[in-house]
Amino acid sequence: MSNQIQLAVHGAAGRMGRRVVALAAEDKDIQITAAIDHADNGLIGQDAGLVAGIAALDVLLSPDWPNYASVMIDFSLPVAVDGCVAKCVAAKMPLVIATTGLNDVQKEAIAAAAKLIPIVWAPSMSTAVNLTMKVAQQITETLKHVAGGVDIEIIERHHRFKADAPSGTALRFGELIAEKMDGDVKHVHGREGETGQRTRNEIGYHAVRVGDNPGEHTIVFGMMGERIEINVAASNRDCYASGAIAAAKFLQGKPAGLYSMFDVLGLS
Ligand SMILES: NC(=O)C1=CN([C@@H]2O[C@H](COP(=O)(O)OP(=O)(O)OC[C@H]3O[C@@H](n4cnc5c(N)ncnc54)[C@H](OP(=O)(O)O)[C@@H]3O)[C@@H](O)[C@H]2O)C=CC1
Ligand SMILES: O=C(O)C1=N[C@H](C(=O)O)C[C@H](O)C1
Repeated sequence: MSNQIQLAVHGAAGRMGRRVVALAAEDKDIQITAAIDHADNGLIGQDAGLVAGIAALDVLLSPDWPNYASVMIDFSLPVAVDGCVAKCVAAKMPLVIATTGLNDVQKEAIAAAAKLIPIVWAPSMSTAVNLTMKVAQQITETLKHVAGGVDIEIIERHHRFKADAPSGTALRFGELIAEKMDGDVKHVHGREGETGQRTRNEIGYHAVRVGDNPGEHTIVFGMMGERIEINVAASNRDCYASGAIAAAKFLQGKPAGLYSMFDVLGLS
């Protein structure tokens, strides 16, 4: 029997699902065994490899769930995530969740599921983004007591098709930065009208939607007299797809638990 990881992809017809299929097909340690999307998707029944722009894989896009896979990678929609989590728990299948825009109830369900199966859950699978999150925390810790104070704002840019705002990554940047600030932090989403002066303990979020941008985040640390901006930008979607595949490999043999990309990348 093959030692290859048997990979199932949820949301396989989507922008990210296709890149996961294309990159996983090149990986000698992986065999793609299921490509799942919802029954109404117009590509159901087509070969997942051809849909991904590579050679046929003999794996058809299907709404049906496999009885077994070594791991599931999910890049779908919030509405589809609950079912995916439930199916993976029932099948005791390790799961990588990359979908963003989840609500608090869904996040709690993921935490509960992680008591039963190993799950990597992260709003960005990119190495560069996760490293930048650590850098942003370090800068915050260093600047929070600077004379005159520091104002922190997060600007994210994504393609016009993105369904959620601000990005899951921007929200995670904000959570991680807030952990390093003193006192209660107010999260402010955009500004309009008679806002009054900016208060010191807030983090601002700004979501830009333009063209085909595959994802870019700028964290601005504004002080009196000078400013730091850190920018992390994807050139294409493969940074996320390859990160998800690394997470899928990381989960092999892991006990139940909720893991992050910091764990996968050794940044914890
Ligand atoms: N963590 C990370 O690193 C990254 C996360 N993302 C996130 O991943 C998600 C997907 O992004 P993207 O690929 O661009 O989006 P797409 O809309 O291109 O892909 C989503 C896919 O899921 C399908 N889908 C819809 N409903 C269901 C369902 N009920 N069951 C199964 N599949 C379903 C969609 O089908 P249909 O088109 O017919 O609706 C589509 O094929 C988003 O939440 C995005 O924010 C994206 C990039 C990186
Ligand atoms: O929808 C996208 O494209 C992306 N979504 C993720 C997010 O919301 O943070 C990650 C990445 O920035 C691309």
